[in-house]
Amino acid sequence: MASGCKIGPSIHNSDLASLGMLDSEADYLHLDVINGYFVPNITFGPPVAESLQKQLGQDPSFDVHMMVSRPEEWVKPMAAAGASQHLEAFIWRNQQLQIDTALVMTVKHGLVGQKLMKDMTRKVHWLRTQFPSLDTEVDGGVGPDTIHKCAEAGANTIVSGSAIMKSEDPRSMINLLRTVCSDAQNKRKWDRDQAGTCEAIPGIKVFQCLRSLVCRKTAFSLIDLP
Ligand SMILES: O=C(CO)[C@H](O)[C@H](O)COP(=O)(O)O
Repeated sequence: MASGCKIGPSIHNSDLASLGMLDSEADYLHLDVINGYFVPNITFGPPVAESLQKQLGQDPSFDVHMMVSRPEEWVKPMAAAGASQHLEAFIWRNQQLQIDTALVMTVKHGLVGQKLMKDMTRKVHWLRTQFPSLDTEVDGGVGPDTIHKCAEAGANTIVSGSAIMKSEDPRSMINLLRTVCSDAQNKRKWDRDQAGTCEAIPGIKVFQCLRSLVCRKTAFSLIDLP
């Protein structure tokens, strides 16, 4: 199971002239690197990442979302600038690559402040079911009103732009998002444990299992009771 919930403010949404506010409770910073290739926008590149790292140090780490042409050419410059990588188009073209985080875009690429596309949470759920250990990240339209949908589906790595950057208290917002995400993660674990118990000891743990809506053997287990 992917461990812990991580919250990463998207600096795409921040006031780039006063990045000091990013020295907050963030687990990582999400940098949208866009050069107009497959989204109609231009943001920033290695020099900005380098300046950010000089100002902020190693913690939080940088998650670089490269929505660029020829992303493979930018791996080394970005790594040298201090970024951990996230190469959307590169992974797309190289299906064989091992990955440790899957990103599900929950808005259309490129612009901030869009509405979460709820359908995308089905992808998150599929990923969580198929790859329980994989960090699954959502990006776009995630804030206090929508994070539960993503977290309940299984997302444990959360990019949030407008909700954090426009908040009067970004630190508290990050903590709130982390708490909602962790609660959903704990509930999934509890449900899974209960389902496992039902399978292993039918009848004996049935009353516990009844409380878990994921247990599909309850009826049979009840019949099995002495
Ligand atoms: O990837 C992005 C756009 O391509 C941004 O990271 C994303 O839009 C976050 O902003 P918000 O939370 O306001 O939707």
